[in-house]
Amino acid sequence: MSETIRELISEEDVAAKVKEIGAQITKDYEGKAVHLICVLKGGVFFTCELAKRIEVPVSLDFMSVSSYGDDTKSSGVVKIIKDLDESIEGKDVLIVEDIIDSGRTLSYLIEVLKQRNPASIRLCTLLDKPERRVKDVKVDYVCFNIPDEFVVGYGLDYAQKYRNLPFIGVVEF
Ligand SMILES: O=P(O)(O)OC[C@H]1O[C@H](OP(=O)(O)OP(=O)(O)O)[C@H](O)[C@@H]1O
Ligand SMILES: Nc1nc2[nH]cnc2c(=O)[nH]1
Repeated sequence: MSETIRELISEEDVAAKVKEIGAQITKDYEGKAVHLICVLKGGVFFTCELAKRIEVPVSLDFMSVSSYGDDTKSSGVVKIIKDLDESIEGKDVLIVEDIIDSGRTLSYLIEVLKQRNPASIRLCTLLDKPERRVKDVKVDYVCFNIPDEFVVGYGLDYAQKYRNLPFIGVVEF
């Protein structure tokens, strides 16, 4: 059975919103440096585009946390696949994610990172599906709230496919 992709958010709308959120982050972090933590793999496209729109000093690190594997449903078990390279002690950390769905991944990740004594920790996501939340997560920056549908593109995959789509689409089976 093969799936089709229906466009949900256009490339132009994503670009405009990323620029707007970048400007907001620039304002909020005025006089500071921001340490972006990109959550791999899905967050990589958004992190790159967002970083270019932030006008305070930016440093970058990467973490890989997985709970979905190749499925459209979370396994409920969050695993660290790759940890950060650098210490975050005393840094103003901004976690950059592609999507928050059940909230399990981010609530786990925030707890892990808080133990490492950053100066501050905030969360920025490209997409949020608030109606799917199982674990409460405080989200500081959201580009788009979306309905309860499985989406791909701009970093998000279905069975490792479609990450390279320049827009956000819904998978129709
Ligand atoms: O709020 P949740 O229900 O926990 O879902 C959100 C998580 O699911 C996706 O990761 P995935 O495990 O698919 O890894 P990937 O980014 O490498 O594709 C996404 O990147 C988030 O990390
Ligand atoms: N690709 C993708 N990954 C997810 N992880 C949690 N929700 C989603 C979704 O809608 N799409």
